[in-house]
Amino acid sequence: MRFWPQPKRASAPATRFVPWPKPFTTARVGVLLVNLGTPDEPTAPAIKRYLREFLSDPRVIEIPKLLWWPILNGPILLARPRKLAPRYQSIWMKEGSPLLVYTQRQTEGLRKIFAQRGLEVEVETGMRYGNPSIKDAMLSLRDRGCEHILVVPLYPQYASSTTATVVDAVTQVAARLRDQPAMRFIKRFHTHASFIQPLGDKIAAFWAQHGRPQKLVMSFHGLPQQCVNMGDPYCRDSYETARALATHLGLSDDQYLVTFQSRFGPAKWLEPYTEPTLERLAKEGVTEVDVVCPGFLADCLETLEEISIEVGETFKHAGGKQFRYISALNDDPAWLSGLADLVQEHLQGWPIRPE
Ligand SMILES: C=CC1=C(C)c2cc3[nH]c(cc4nc(cc5[nH]c(cc1n2)c(C)c5CCC(=O)O)C(CCC(=O)O)=C4C)c(C)c3C=C
Ligand SMILES: [Fe+2]
Ligand SMILES: [Fe+2]
Repeated sequence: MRFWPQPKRASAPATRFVPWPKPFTTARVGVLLVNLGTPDEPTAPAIKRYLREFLSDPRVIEIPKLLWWPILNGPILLARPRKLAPRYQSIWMKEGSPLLVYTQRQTEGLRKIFAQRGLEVEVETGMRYGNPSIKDAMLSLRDRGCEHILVVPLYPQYASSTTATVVDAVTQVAARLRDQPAMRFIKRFHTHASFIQPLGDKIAAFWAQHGRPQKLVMSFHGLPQQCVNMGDPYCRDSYETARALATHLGLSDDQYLVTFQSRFGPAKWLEPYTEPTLERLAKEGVTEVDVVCPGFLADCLETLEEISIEVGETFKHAGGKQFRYISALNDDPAWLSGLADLVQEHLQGWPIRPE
């Protein structure tokens, strides 16, 4: 695999002095926004392709390959894509999968804000699994003259299975480049004001308009407990985000709960699990809850379907009356401006101002 262009033998010019790749005339700055990735279509074959790539990542499934391969290619890839297809169809937007649509709007939003601020920064979307790929996004930035790339994994809390695997993928692309860009990575921003303020303000505005529930549930994507035991800081990061949000909203400890959703497989994951917790709350007589998912910057299957539909139904079947899902920050203007501030903070010292 060679990413730098090779001269084609048949059409190569007589002289070999054509410099190629072209030298950069400017040392531009690029920002690569990376999210998890999602199927290209809400169909079983597309979901299968996506899951195969995602669940073959050793950062995500930490079981020896020889043991995992038959499980993945047997029960999981035979059954799960067909089961997931109607669930993806139920959330699919006109423009595509919500996760990709909102990530692209965030990319577009950042471009506009940087242009308004008079800064010369190129912005691209890359998905860790599926399309558009990290490799294409990096090569596109490089082709536009970016000698500096800031990588922004769109996860406020650090986890090896999300943030670190983005770093792995980016450096694997860089490992094939002759002329590498300078690279920086944002590790986490789980308590950064650029993130907490717009999310807190969004919840407060929702309550100002629709009233406060009895409880606010902050539901984070789960992680195998074993990852935390082995030193993954994700659980601590999640609780720190929750505390920062609660402080921003002036909530006392009995007004909110932290839970973990989207358990995958039979192992023990971070507890308390979201769905059983909401069932318990309803059975204990809590009739109104709002759920927010502060680990997700873009709505996706895990928020729009699992939380908003499935968990909402469970809560109501158990006797709950009012269940509201407060959507992710998506392309909220205050968040886009916060994201631009966060990015700018990490671009310090790089040539983002026109000469
Ligand atoms: C927000 C952070 C996320 C962490 C941490 C995370 C860990 C993690 N996830 C799986 C397995 C699956 N996740 C799936 C979907 C999914 N996961 C995240 C984010 C995190 N995952 C998002 C944004 C999405 C939605 C993608 C979309 O297309 O909308 C799925 C696919 C759906 C399903 O089959 O249920 C799986 C599988 C593991 C194993 C893991 C940590 C080890
Ligand atoms: Fe996940
Ligand atoms: Fe799920």
